[in-house]
Amino acid sequence: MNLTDILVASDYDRTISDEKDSFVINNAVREKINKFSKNNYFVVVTGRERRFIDRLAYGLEPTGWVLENGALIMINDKVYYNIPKSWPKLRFEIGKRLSAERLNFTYGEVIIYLNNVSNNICDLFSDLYEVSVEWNRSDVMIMPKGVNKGNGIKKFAEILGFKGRIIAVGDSQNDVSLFKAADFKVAVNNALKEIKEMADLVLNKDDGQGIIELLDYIESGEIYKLGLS
Ligand SMILES: O=C(O)COP(=O)(O)O
Repeated sequence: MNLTDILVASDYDRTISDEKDSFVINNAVREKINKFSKNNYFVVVTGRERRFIDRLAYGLEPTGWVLENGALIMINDKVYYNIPKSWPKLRFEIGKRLSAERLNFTYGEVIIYLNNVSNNICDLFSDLYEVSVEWNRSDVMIMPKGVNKGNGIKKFAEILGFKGRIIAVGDSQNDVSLFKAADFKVAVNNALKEIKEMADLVLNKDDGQGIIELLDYIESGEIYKLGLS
């Protein structure tokens, strides 16, 4: 078995990190990922912005990051933007519309993020065809159309020149595109029902303990018995 033929693409919130720890990575999970990443490809693929890395994932050293739900790719501190040219103007227009509705939102470098959204805000942008709205439980990310975690990990693999198999692991709606781009789909035990139904493998454990379980399966070769071909 050659582990460099495998790339693990992992979601962050409720996959690597646990809500009970306010999403700060646990030491054992950090150590496991760092050790794995020394000889293998491990990519964190998250809706989060760059500014959260030091706060929540301090000391985590994966092969690289796909941030802002696919819009920003980071390998060895080099950053690649995965966005169309039209986006800055469009983003300004979206911000104006959200402010007019008195909705609270934050700007990332690329995305617009809203926490705890209770209504369907898609109607606000129905005339803007180049916009996509992605959910993560009750949070919303407004993105350029076609930019998502799946597209982000494909670009990452292209930059790396990686041609092997992608194992995706996640828990919620914005991981669907990541699953679609993967050769093998893994759900942590705390994943939403629809994500577990899509998965090739549902882990026995939750959050970061699930990641440790998955990396153990890969390192021992058991992942092949569990369905990876
Ligand atoms: O919603 C976020 O802030 C990020 O979440 P994710 O790591 O689950 O994509």
